[in-house]
Amino acid sequence: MKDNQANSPTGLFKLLTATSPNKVFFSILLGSLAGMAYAVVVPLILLSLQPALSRLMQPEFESSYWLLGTFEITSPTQAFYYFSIVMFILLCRVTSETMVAQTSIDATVGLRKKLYKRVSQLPIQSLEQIGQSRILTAMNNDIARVTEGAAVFPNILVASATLFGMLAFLMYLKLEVFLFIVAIIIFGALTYRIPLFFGQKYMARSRNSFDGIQEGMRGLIYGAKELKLNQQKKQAFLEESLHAYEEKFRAAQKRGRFYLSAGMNYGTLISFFAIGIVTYIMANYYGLSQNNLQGIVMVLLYITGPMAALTSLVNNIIMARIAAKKLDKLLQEMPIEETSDWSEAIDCQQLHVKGVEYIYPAKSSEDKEFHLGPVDLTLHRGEVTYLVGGNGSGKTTLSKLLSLHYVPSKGSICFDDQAVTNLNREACRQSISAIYSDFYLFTKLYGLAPDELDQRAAENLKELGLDEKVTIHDGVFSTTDLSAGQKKRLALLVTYLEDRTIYVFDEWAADQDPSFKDIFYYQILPELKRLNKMVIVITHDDRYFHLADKVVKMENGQVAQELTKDMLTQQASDNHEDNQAVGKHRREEAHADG
Ligand SMILES: Nc1ncnc2c1ncn2[C@@H]1O[C@H](COP(=O)(O)OP(=O)(O)OP(=O)(O)O)[C@@H](O)[C@H]1O
Repeated sequence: MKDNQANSPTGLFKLLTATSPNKVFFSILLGSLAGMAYAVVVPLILLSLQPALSRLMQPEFESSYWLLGTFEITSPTQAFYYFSIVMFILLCRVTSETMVAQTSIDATVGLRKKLYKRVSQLPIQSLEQIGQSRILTAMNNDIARVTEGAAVFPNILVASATLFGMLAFLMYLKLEVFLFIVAIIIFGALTYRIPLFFGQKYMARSRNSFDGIQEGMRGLIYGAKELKLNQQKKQAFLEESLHAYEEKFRAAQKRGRFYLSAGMNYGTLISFFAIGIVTYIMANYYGLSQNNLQGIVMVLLYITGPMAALTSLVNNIIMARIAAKKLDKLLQEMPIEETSDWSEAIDCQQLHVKGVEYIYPAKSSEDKEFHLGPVDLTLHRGEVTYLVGGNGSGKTTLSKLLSLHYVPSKGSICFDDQAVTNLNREACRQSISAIYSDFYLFTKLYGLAPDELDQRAAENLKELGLDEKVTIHDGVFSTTDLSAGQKKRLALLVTYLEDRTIYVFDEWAADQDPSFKDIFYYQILPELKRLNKMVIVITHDDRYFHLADKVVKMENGQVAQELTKDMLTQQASDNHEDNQAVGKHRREEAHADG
């Protein structure tokens, strides 16, 4: 797939040869043998029908054979050859096709696995930019098309071998007719590309609308609740999004299919035009005998089979090339994150953010880029830091830089004195656990050592108030069909069990009931602090700000204020005194009024 390999027909074919060269070789060998054997079948039949062709064999020396004493076989040797060849063709074709099918399946799985790897190596920024729909369409649709297209190459070789065999026989029968047919084939091959060119253009257009359809389908499923409550919204969404793309798809598909069908049928029928010309014109011109003409026409009729196969197989190749182009474009947009592969976790006591900047580029001329930073911060183990600020102030963006999901465009993040670079980023990430608002809950505790996992998990489930809803067996959750708040608690359990040094919680408590909010701020966070973890909490819950060791306030992508524990305690006591003063004042007013 890399380097435009899959884009050309040879690239498609290379996909198979790279997967299983031996199987492809034998498949082609057997397929070609089957093709050649096909080419022998017709002369054999002609031999039995036409004494004029008896110079190939000498059937007059053969005596009849009586099968079961009832059925007379006039030319037993020929009959024996004929049935042996048919059996040989059957054997060769089944083996050849099975080998290609197996290689194609291997190639499909291999390609998908490659794409899984590429997606897992993709920087989060690029994943967000490309979007799920395009990646899912590539995985579900394009890869299958590519391998289906590649799998027809051996069939093309079989058809070609048959065609060449039959042409050779035709040359033997009548050189002039052979030359005429070759000229017709060349002419057909050239002119038939015209409708195919248009067909390919429209099919590519229809494929382009498929990304939009996929995105629309996601909206239809994930936005079902919103659409259910608003008729106009549903109508407008269906018409302007899904149906609009479907219409584009429909129009392009219909035109594309028309041109492809015209091309393929033209390709098939051109051999019938040739038969007509040979029968009605050339036969008279060259004074062909009836026997000769019958033989030639039979060969020509037989040639229509491989010709039709060749033209229809090209359809698969066209679809495969369109899909391969899409895949290739996608892969080119998928940078591989520059980081070492597998490494032991690098731990730290302090995390230093030094002049870090990050930019979300504008997506269109009307859009504005978002610029975060420069940010300078130092976070310590055994401290709970709250990231606060208005919506869109840059809290999540900063936390994604802290959790090393995003790579800063300027500045650096240091684990103690060690700057995080491409070489150690993966190792540093192994010390971090994060729950973002769009977290994904895996149904199994992947990658955790099984020792006492179920028991530890069960204890935590109880602390999180989930023991009556969920059980864990062999690291698998009995269910993840939970309320939003419960799902977040389960995600928290996973991070507990991962036991990392740095914890990032993005508005984790937002979906929790008041009593569990209290548990989170008064028990869970202090417990993590006691365990000497570095905890970063994005929150809007100002009731709990005084519990933090540090509050970092964001505004327009900048750190507007950094409040230390002393300042927060002072602030809390000021607030307390203010509240008391206000209370006293109100009581005095009430007393005076009374
Ligand atoms: N994936 C993205 N692509 C482009 N721009 C983005 C992306 N995510 C966020 N932004 C932009 O970055 C800005 C900061 O977003 P961010 O999510 O960091 O804010 P926040 O402070 O966490 O807000 P909230 O309190 O609403 O969660 C937003 O104004 C948004 O326009």
